[in-house]
Amino acid sequence: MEWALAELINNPKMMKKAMEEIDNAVGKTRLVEESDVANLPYIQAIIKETLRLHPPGPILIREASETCSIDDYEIKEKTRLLINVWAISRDPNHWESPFEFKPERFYSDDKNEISNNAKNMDVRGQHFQLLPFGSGRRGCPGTTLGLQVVHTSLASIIQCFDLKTDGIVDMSEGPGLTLPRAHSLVCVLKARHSQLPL
Ligand code: HEM
Repeated sequence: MEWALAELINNPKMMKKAMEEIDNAVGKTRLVEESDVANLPYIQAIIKETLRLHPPGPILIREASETCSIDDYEIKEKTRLLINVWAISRDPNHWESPFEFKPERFYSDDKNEISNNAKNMDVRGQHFQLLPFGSGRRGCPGTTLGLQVVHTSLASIIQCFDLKTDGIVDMSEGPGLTLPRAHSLVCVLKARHSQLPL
């Protein structure tokens, strides 16, 4: 959530687009609800792009159940394997401008557009270049709950507040297994609407 807000503060056009989407889909007289998320494709794209660049589980751990070979590597049974999700989701072989925050790679204004590119990619472990919830039998069992909470929370904050900071937000990563920010996001929140039933 913190990474998503920081990215949006540094990209005001995207923040504006997200606000407009919420204002159009939800209006200005009630709070966004879980059931609105299906009508907020740009918010969904922002979350996907945030999970791509800032996966809270950047390293997955597995043990080889049998000896196998991948490319030129022979992996012996019981070898402990560390899968670098962070690096995979920034791999230039799979992503255009991999270091840029671009929710548009997952979003199309044209609802009828059918393509096999990132717009149709999900985060549930079927597309191996994007694995924020892992994959397979040990993949995250809380994916649906996690996504519902982050979409609704992010949309609520954007709906209710203008976020301002002193200059550009520093996007450095800190040490830690869950990819924390080096510096907590500090910003000023200004209410956008006064009549919302809170
Ligand atoms: C945005 C929110 C979340 C993210 C990004 C996330 C990410 C992950 C990742 C990457 C893994 C390792 C998967 C693998 O090794 O393949 C994992 C495992 C797990 N997650 Fe989540 N998670 C989230 C929310 C949740 C929630 C809400 C719950 C529970 C209510 C949950 C419960 C678990 C459990 C129990 C495991 C261990 C599964 C196992 O080892 O079999 N997670 N999560």
